[in-house]
Amino acid sequence: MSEISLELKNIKKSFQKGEDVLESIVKTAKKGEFVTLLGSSGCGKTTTLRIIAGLEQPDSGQVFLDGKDVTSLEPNQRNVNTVFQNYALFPHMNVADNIGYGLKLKKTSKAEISRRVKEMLELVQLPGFERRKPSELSGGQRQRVAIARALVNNPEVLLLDEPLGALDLQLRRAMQHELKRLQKKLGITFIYITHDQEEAINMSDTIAVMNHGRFEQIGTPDEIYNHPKTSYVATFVGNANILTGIVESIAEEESDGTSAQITVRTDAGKVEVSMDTAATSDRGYFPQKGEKVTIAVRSENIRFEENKKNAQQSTPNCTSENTQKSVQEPAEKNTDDSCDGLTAEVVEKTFAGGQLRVVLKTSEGQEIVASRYGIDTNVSVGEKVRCCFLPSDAVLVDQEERSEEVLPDQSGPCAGGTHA
Ligand SMILES: Nc1ncnc2c1ncn2[C@@H]1O[C@H](COP(=O)(O)OP(=O)(O)OP(=O)(O)O)[C@@H](O)[C@H]1O
Repeated sequence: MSEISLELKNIKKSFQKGEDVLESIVKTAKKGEFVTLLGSSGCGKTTTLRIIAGLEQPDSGQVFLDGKDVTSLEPNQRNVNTVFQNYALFPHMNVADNIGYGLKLKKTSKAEISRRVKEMLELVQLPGFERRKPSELSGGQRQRVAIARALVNNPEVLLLDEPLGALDLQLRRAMQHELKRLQKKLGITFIYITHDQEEAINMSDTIAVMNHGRFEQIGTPDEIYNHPKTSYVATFVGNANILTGIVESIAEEESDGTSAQITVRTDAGKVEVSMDTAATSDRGYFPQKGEKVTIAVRSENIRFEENKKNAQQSTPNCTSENTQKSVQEPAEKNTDDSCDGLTAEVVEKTFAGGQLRVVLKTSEGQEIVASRYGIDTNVSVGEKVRCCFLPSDAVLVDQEERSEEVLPDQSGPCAGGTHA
């Protein structure tokens, strides 16, 4: 039996001539892997799922399930099931009949259907709900029934198209845990669609970030969040600030040559970025002196001096308002000696979701967002401040037009890859 549960080989799809909805996507999923397709509306997530389910035919390429080419098979001949956002339960049937429907089609005996339905209701924590109609259930309960119905046939792969999208935030969080628990217990491969980056990070073994019909980056939640390869990934997952500048100098940082510190001059000042040389050479891209580069820095990693007086007291760490991280890591480089920082004006302060969001603008109009826990900070709207970040908190990302995925080693922890 194959260790790979699902394989998409060079899948292409267009609905209108000349407009590729999917551009030759390549992806494998290992047995029991939780893979999330994450991307903005219209990037091709549902089309990918429908092609796996057999509800849509690709223009070219192949779908393999458990090592078998199923591209030309009908949906009911593939060992996959789908859970949709809108539950899609039969309203006239009770819970037991809804769950047992697939088994009935397969002419399974009544006793066996009854046993499996009971087992599934235990699994989704709804024992005793057999006789209820869908209209007598809450949203979360309906979705659990839909999941039970999809799992009753023991599919090789379960496809989930924004299954929690219709639920309120609290229920959504609870169901995320529940789904993850189920997936671990059953060891079934999940291909999960969401727009929600937090959901993707919380639940997935592997996240495939989609953009315009292709996988822009595939990796673990940590790789996607902390090491985005493109500015699209950096902004879509974690709302990073994107800065551009010219490489002024490159200095080797570690004696074993694993990282290099580059100094980048932006319109608003000079900054330092620590570059993982192994990762950049993997991608066949190493910036040269004088080259234009793009940097991503998360808002929580932007620090700023609140005023001149504080600034003098705060050296060498280039901030008086240390984030938690800067307090824990005061010795890390990016002192005032190595970094001019960026000069910017505070244009907005808002409080939402337990965090203060400070929007700054450089004289060239570049927006920089800094976030903090707490409801206020000493900077005022209209004040000029200097922003800094640790070199290790900045990531060099490809310009979007340059982004090209390298197909990772298929035996690695995040097997799969993409080619644009
Ligand atoms: N049957 C169809 N006919 C024509 N165009 C289609 C069809 N199905 C999808 N598309 C187009 O293909 C593109 C990708 O659609 P898809 O539903 O896969 O996106 P998505 O990433 O799932 O979006 P969302 O998150 O909004 O559901 C969109 O531009 C959509 O309009």
